[in-house]
Amino acid sequence: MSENFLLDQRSVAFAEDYVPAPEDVTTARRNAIASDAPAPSNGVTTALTFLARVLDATAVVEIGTGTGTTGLALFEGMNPKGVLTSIDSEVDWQLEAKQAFRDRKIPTQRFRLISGHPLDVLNNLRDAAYDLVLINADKLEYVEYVAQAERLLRSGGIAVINDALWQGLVADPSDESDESVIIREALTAVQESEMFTSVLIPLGEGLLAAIKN
Ligand SMILES: C[S@@+](CC[C@H](N)C(=O)[O-])C[C@H]1O[C@@H](n2cnc3c(N)ncnc32)[C@H](O)[C@@H]1O
Repeated sequence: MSENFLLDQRSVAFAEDYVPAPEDVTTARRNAIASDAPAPSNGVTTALTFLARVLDATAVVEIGTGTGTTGLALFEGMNPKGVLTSIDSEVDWQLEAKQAFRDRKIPTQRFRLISGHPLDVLNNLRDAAYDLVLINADKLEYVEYVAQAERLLRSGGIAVINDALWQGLVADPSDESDESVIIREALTAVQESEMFTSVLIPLGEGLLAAIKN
């Protein structure tokens, strides 16, 4: 047990909803929930908007497009000329994301939706060319995604690992599921890397943000 003060559930819920996401992000979340697609929490989307705004991000990589909720949240904070490169193997979900970006009137030249296996696609992206990399696809590949993020980010860029506390299981030492074990390895890789300074934020299912030194 940590010596630090632990927040109660009411405070956690208050923090989640403290900044309401814009309507298009909220609608995308609700649509995702309605169609049983993964949906990041309100707190996660607002944190992503915040980080993209801090960076005035012009080049972002998203590993795991889903139906576009996190993409919309990133666009909300990015530079108006910024480009989102987003990868997913689920074509149908990516089409929903494309529609959501069109409904939001985001010009098509501002997003590159790539259908495929993230590890194949990431290899084709340029070193040190990106302001932010969001990791949000296959948990079993999180360690490899971290290595790719380290390569892709410019100095001062930020890697974000979503679901870093996945279902509360990562913090449970008795849970030895493959997902928990690998997420722990990814968190340790970030923590032990001299390339990163990080913070683990207990929003949604956990958001690790790591700035490349
Ligand atoms: C948690 S969801 C991403 C949610 C998304 N960021 C959003 O806001 O809707 C995880 C995504 O990773 C994708 N995914 C899972 N395993 C994958 C794999 N092995 N290769 C490519 N994509 C994968 C899924 O298709 C899914 O869209």
